[in-house]
Amino acid sequence: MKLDNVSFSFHAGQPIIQNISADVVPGSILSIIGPNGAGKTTLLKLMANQLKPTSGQISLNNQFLAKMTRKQLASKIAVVSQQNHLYDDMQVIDVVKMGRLAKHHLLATVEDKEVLPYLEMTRTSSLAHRAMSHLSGGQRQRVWIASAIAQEPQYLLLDEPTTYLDIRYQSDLMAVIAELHKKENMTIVMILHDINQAFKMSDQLWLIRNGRLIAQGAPSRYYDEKLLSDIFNIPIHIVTIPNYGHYIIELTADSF
Ligand SMILES: Nc1ncnc2c1ncn2[C@@H]1O[C@H](COP(=O)(O)OP(=O)(O)OP(=O)(O)O)[C@@H](O)[C@H]1O
Repeated sequence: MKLDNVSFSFHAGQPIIQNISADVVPGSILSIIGPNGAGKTTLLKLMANQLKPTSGQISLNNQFLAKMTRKQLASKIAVVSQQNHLYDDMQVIDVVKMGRLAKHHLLATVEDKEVLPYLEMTRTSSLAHRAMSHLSGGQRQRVWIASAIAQEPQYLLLDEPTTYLDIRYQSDLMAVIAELHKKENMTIVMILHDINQAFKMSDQLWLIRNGRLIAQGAPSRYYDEKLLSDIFNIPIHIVTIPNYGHYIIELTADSF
């Protein structure tokens, strides 16, 4: 995926994304990090064609996203957004089946067995016949991820996928992502608030502040206290832990 001088504003004269040019390396795990309000979700929505650039272009395999049909997009890009409650009345298995609509015309023609692997992968098999409204935040999150994986996309875009997940499921989810990346060669783009998770999981980082791409590249380049302190506007300290490596500590007022 290629972003070419992409800018976006909700209101004229108030740019949210400013002149971003970058390539997402196919088959990589890319994490987008930056402070609240930096424009990360907006950027992810532009990459999913849910928002259109005010100027500039985004293309995938040399085809402009803006020119692709919904079905073409669904076969290439799946998105897990911050949670919505639109499908609360549906059963879990049907929500996962919705992910197969890129390959079928009707939900009714998607067989249960077709989605069982995705339920298993996300440990949601036991929830298959529960209503979405009866699930916890973390369970719902895993169902949405199952539905996105069921699309078998080339690009999986995840907006803060670990929100709502306890430590065990966070680590499970990271394992699922690593597996999809390795076995299916899926390109993963995610917004992560846990900087250490982002540094550990990713091949590539995009560091965003005020709608601008401040830095991009391999995480090993960005164990840089000054750069990270400037981006997050908070003192950051990097320590080295035996058998783990670098660990980034955000020093809040309480830490002193
Ligand atoms: N629908 C909207 N209309 C107008 N402004 C918006 C809209 N959605 C977001 N914004 C503004 O755009 C800016 C970027 O928001 P965005 O959600 O992309 O940031 P973010 O980096 O994902 O933040 P967070 O880490 O808090 O989720 C913010 O100032 C936000 O208030």
